[in-house]
Amino acid sequence: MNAAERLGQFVLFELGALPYAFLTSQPTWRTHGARLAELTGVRSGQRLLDVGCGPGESAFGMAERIPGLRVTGLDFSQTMLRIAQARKRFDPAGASVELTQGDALNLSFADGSFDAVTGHSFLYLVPNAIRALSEARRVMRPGARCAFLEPAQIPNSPLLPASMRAQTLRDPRFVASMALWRVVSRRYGRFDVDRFERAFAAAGLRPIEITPTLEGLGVFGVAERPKLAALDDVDWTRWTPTDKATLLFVVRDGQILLIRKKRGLGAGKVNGPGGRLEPGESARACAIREVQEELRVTPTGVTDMGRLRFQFQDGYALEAQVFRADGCIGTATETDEAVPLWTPIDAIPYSEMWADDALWLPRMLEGKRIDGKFIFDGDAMLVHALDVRTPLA
Ligand SMILES: Nc1[nH]c(=O)nc2c1ncn2[C@H]1C[C@H](O)[C@@H](COP(=O)(O)OP(=O)(O)OP(=O)(O)O)O1
Repeated sequence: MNAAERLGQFVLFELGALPYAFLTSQPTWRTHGARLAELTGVRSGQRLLDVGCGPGESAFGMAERIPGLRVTGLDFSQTMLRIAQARKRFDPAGASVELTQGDALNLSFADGSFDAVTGHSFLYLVPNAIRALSEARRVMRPGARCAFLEPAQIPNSPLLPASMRAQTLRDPRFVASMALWRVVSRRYGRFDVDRFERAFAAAGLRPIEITPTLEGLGVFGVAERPKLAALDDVDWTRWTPTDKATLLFVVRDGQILLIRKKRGLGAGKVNGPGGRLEPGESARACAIREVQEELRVTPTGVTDMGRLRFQFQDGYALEAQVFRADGCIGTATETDEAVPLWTPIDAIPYSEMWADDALWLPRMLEGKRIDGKFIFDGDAMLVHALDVRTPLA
């Protein structure tokens, strides 16, 4: 961005924030915000990110239309956010809206952390709409939808259609907001079906519907983050797990110490003892602690055997570090979390375990180091890749 563009942005988003807030604080703007949320199919209890939320009217409209929706409004401009913060205190839907400053081209949220993304009059103002959409795609869980309302490209039209001009006395704020939209978008660019389709495709989103609104002055664009189908659909280089966990298998005298898990992820299944890391804890310390907590024994001769990366279709991501121990002190005992199952190595009940275990557990028991990537939809394993190595002596 050069100096003139920076000045333009400052005038538009900082100096212009107050008049913009005045013009957009009106029922039509709010209703369109609510409509955007509806178009994503998001439900109560789910998380929606509203990018470029400005003074917040659309975000408040969404929270009002879908009670229980958890809305995060993000904007680059401090002035816009200050206005939104002040309005949040008085707006009945304000309590469900969290406001945060940030760059929509470089979101600080984790992959797959939202059930929907929206933007009201947003894409046409950002310097790189494809980048903004790619970031939106990244923070959406697979299968989630995004919806945007942008000024429409309409050739050879007057500033406002006659029917809209006729509303000036009844609803001057709405008509003024539309006039401003048209003037600013003439400079910054507008959207039509073609531009939406190209931008969605370039960002890896699948167009769902692109429909006109506001008497042709506006256009809604709705797209979906495709569900994961191949390992390459996940960017493993940037992949960050929601949780880190461990699994530990004590192997002694031809037997392996398994558990029937009583609660947590995979409850009811047979697995190795394990669980999530506590803050600041190493994987090894966690692995030992989990065996102590779940079975009341302390593993000995613990060796790191590799890692497993699980990406779930709903956005959850788990990294599990796998350990093997050559013995344990104490007698394995049932607890609230697990039932101990000393099992002969040649009778491991794979049909009662996570589907991936049959792939890597035999290799680990052969003494190989494992590195696996898996995509799951609930309990179903969709795709996998397993790298197996003989450890250095
Ligand atoms: N596909 C999979 N294959 C597998 O073998 N183990 C898996 C697995 N997906 C998850 N796990 C295991 C790894 C880890 O030990 C455990 C994590 O589950 P949870 O988050 O429910 O943790 P827990 O409830 O057991 O422990 P806490 O963190 O103490 O509450 O589930």
